[in-house]
Amino acid sequence: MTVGETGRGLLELTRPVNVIAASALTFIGAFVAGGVAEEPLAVAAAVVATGLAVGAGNAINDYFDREIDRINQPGRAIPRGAVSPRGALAFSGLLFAGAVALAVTLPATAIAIAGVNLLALVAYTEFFKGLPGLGNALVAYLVGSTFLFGAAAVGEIAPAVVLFVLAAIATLTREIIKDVEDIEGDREEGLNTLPIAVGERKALVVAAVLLVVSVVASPIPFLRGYFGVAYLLVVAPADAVMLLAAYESFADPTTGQSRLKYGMFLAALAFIVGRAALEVPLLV
Ligand SMILES: CC(C)=CCC/C(C)=C/CC/C(C)=C/CC/C(C)=C/COC[C@H](O)COP(=O)(O)O
Ligand SMILES: CC(C)=CCC/C(C)=C/CC/C(C)=C/CC/C(C)=C/COP(=O)(O)OP(=O)(O)O
Ligand SMILES: [Mg+2]
Repeated sequence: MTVGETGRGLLELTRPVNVIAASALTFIGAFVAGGVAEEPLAVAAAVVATGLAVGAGNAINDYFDREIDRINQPGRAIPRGAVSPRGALAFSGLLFAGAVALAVTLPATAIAIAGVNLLALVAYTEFFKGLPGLGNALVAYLVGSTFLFGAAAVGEIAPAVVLFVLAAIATLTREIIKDVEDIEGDREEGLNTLPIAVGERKALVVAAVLLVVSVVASPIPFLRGYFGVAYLLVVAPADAVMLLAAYESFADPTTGQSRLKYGMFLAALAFIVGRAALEVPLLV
């Protein structure tokens, strides 16, 4: 194994797209709270802490999942031999340490959120992932909490609460669909995920109902005055993409969960556009 292959493997362990996306969510939380200009260093610390935490969480997940992934995802860095299990664990520890070092420089509420999240990231795979719905709910909380964490870094947490709920429900939908996709490997590993506990179709119905709830609730940030009317112009297509993805998941969970992620990214863009629109009189 060359140094380059190991380096690429370590980067792959972090799932860089998720690192960037989750870091962006933390920034959006701070942006929606209106504190980016006043507290740039705190925002930067929160954003980088989030990225390091997500990278650490993904790396330790692949460490604990190395046997499942030999079935479900043999091309991943540890099963294909690009990174050793011990190397992945040490790398995760390093990233966790960096996240803690940055999080402790933030206000108390942000430190509390980071503390809960870091413990949850370490515990997820070994203790929660195999519990029907609970593991999904924990990942959903973690994704939604980025908005709270970014807002708490600059002070005002209230506007981020609605975003937390919307993102958590949409993520819960996608996690359930991903478990339907992974059902064979999870069954081999003896995990009792929701699709294994209640059946694939019932799990997909639960996922679809949850997504409809989040779509119906998606105008709330505009109705509460947190976002300008431009938000509706962007969240509407995002809602449509997510609803279509949930429908597609019944026939093809792999395509469905992947398209759902794109709809969620578009929804995150809607949050940015909606808050920015408040600064433009015509778009309020
Ligand atoms: C209805 C409405 C307006 C919903 C809001 C949706 C929203 C903004 C959701 C945020 C989702 C997002 C952009 C998450 C960041 C990426 C991330 C950290 C996802 C969690 O990863 C866990 C996942 O199981 C990893 O699997 P994979 O993505 O396949 O690598
Ligand atoms: C704000 C702070 C300090 C932290 C935020 C932490 C966040 C946003 C975490 C996002 C979710 C995440 C990275 C969870 C880690 C566990 C994980 C990768 C779950 C999904 O993995 P599996 O259920 O094993 O499915 P796959 O490995 O097949 O994707
Ligand atoms: Mg995994």
